[in-house]
Amino acid sequence: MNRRYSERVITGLNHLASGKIRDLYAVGDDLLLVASDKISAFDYVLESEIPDKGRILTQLSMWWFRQLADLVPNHVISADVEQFPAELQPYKEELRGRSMLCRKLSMVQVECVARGYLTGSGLAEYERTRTANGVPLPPGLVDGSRLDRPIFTPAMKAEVGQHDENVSFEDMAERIGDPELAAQLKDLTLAVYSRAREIAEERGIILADTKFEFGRLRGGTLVLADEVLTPDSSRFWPADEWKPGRTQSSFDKQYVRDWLSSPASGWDRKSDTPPPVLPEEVVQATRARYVEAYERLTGAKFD
Ligand SMILES: N#Cc1c(N)ncnc1-c1cnn(CCN2CCOCC2)c1
Repeated sequence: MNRRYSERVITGLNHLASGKIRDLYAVGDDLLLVASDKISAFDYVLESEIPDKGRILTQLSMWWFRQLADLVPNHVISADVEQFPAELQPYKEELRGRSMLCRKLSMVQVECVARGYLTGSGLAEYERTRTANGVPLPPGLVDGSRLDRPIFTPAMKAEVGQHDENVSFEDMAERIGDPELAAQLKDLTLAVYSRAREIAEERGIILADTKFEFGRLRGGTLVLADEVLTPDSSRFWPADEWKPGRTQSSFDKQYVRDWLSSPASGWDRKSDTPPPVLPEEVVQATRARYVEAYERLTGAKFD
């Protein structure tokens, strides 16, 4: 296991894997997804934690799963620790609000990305080739341009810490060896993104792009997995600050990015050194942004 995350792992549980922010455990025939309070910026996982980030993003995921249940089934059994199996009860206070008990799936090894706006790796390819994952796009697009219609830009999963490999739809279909599944992944990804984008825009938040993971139940049913539509799996922009042609303001990470990019941090992003610890005011302002995103999207108070 990656030693960087070993201090986070709950000893006594059957740890399977860790991502930058979350950890996966086996619980009988099921799985437990646990979200930490860690935050990443500029491709680093920061030393500083954002209090309640794991709880906020887990509860946001659960809200989205409920909003989307008529469109697509999902892998969640429960996010209520009181309903968790007996073996988890000794850990329930540590797990409360930040964990999801999920069905074990046969995962599709594709990052299913939908883009409604052009930025990041999609923009980089466009600037070279006027395409995104091989899909021709109109001329004249800039950073943050809204696309006429959302596009499906799949990526093949990379090892932890590496960037995923953007591939064309045709290449993805060939590499998973199932054109019918490839078409299903594309249709579902775009339908779910479109629904979510509408919901977010009604609440003043631009869902610029997002990454879904899918898996199959034993009977073959394709279901939505992992976390969904959080600021960790998506780009959230405040709609009232959207201005194509420049780097957009991140709804949740802008305070962190601005401070790390400022002389106050003493950090050189081009150096090979990890970012410094964040000042408490940046931590608290960032926490407030996660709470604000949750409350604006769900209409509920975070407690
Ligand atoms: N979700 C889910 C899921 C599921 N329901 N069934 C089987 N496997 C997975 C699963 C395996 N790896 N991931 C990627 C996401 N992470 C990796 C490491 O740490 C945390 C998250 C997903």
